[in-house]
Amino acid sequence: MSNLSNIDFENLSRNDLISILECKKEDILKIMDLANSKRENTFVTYSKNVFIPITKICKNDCGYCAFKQSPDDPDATILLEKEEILATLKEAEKYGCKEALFTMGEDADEEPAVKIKLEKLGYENMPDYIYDICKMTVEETDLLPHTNAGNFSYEDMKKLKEYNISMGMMLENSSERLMNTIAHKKSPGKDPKIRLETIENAGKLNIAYTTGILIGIGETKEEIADSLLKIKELCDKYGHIQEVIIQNFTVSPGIEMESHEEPSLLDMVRTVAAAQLLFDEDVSVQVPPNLNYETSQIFLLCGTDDWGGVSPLSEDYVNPSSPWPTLERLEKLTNDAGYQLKERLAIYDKYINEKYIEKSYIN
Ligand SMILES: O=c1nc2n(C[C@H](O)[C@H](O)[C@H](O)CO)c3cc(O)ccc3cc-2c(=O)[nH]1
Ligand SMILES: C[C@H]1O[C@@H](n2cnc3c(N)ncnc32)[C@H](O)[C@@H]1O
Ligand code: MET
Ligand code: SF4
Repeated sequence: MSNLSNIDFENLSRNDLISILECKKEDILKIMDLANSKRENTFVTYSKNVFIPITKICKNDCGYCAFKQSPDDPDATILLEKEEILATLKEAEKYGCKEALFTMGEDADEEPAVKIKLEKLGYENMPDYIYDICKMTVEETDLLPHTNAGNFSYEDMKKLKEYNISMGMMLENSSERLMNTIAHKKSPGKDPKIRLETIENAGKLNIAYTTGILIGIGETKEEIADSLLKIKELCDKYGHIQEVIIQNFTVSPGIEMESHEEPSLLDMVRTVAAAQLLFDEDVSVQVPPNLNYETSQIFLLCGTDDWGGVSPLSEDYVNPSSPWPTLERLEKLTNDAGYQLKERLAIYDKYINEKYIEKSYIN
C-alpha cells in the first residue's frame, strides 16, 4: 500500500513530510501532481538582476563554499568601491536589470584587511557601507537592492530596510548537528539558532524576505522536514517570507566538499514537492535554473512558480561552475512545459505597500 494514503495534505505533520521526502515509484508522481495542482496561474516568474559581490571575505568557512576568498590571496575581492559598483549598476541598467543583488561574506569587517579598507573609505563597519551602497543604488539608478549577506543584528537590519526592497538569507538547515560536520564546523554564523533569530527579526521589521534550504550537505530527511517546518512557523507568524529557495549543493573545483555527492534529481523533486505542499500558494518555491541546467523543467511539474534571480550580465559568484541559461532559453524551457515566463521585481507584488516599503522609495 502507498505510504501516502494516511497523509492529510491540508495539514502536513513532520511524519507526513518525512514520508513525502522518502517516497518512491508512483508515489513520486502522485506528490508531484498534487504539488503542481496547487498552482494559482500558469506564470513562472524571474527577477532580472546583477550580482555584486561587495566582499568575498567571510568570517565563516563552509565546507561547500566556492565564494569565500582568503585576505592573503592577491586577487581577493576585499571590498568593491562605490565607483566601480555604480559603473556595474549603470551597465546593468542598460540590460534592463531591476534587481541589485548584494551578496557577500558574513561579518567581513571582523577581518583586519576589510576593516582597514572600510576606514580608509570613511566607514566604521560593513552594515554602514552596505547601507550607503544601497542608498546610492536607489538614488542614482533604476535598480532595487536586495542584500543577502548572512546574519545582521536587529538594529542593522532596521537601518538596511530603508534602502532594501527585500532582503534574504538561506537558513541552510535547522540542524545543530551539522555544526559539527564538514559543512558548518568552521561557520559560527550558520548556527541555526542565530539564523532563525535573524529571519524572525526580519519578520518583526516587516522586511519582505527570501530564505531557503541547501540540499545535499549531509543532512537527513528528518532534518529537511524540521527545517521546512521552522521556516513555515516564522512564515505563518509574520507573513514576510516571500519565497523559499530549494537549492541543490553543487560541486565546484577546490571546495572542501569536492568529493561529496550532489543530491539526486529525485531527492530534489521530493523536497520541492514537499515544500510546495507545505507552504501556502502565495509563498513562491524557487529552484535556481543554473544549478539544474538540463533538468530544471521537472521542477515546474512539482509546482515551482519562480526561477529566482537570473542575470544577463553577471555570473553566479556563489556557484561559479553554473552559468545562467539565457533568457531566451529560460523562456523556451518554460513554454515547453506549458507555462509562461514573467518578469517580477525583487519584491513580490503583495508586499508593495507602506508596511513593507520605506518612504525612501517613493520619489
Ligand atoms: O545567483 C544567486 N542568487 C541567489 N540569491 C538571489 C535570489 O535568486 C534573488 O535575489 C531573489 O529571488 C530576489 O527576489 C539569493 C537570495 C537570497 O536572499 C538568499 C539566497 C540566495 C542565493 C543565491 C545564489 O546562490 N545565487
Ligand atoms: C547564497 C547561498 O548559496 C548557497 N551555496 C553556497 N555554496 C553552494 C554550493 N556549493 N552549491 C549550491 N549552493 C551553494 C548557500 O545556501 C548560500 O547561502
Ligand atoms: N555569506 C552569506 C551566507 O552564507 C551570503 C551568501 S554565501 C556568499 O549566508
Ligand atoms: S557560504 Fe556564505 S557564509 Fe559560508 S563561507 Fe561562503 S560566503 Fe561565507
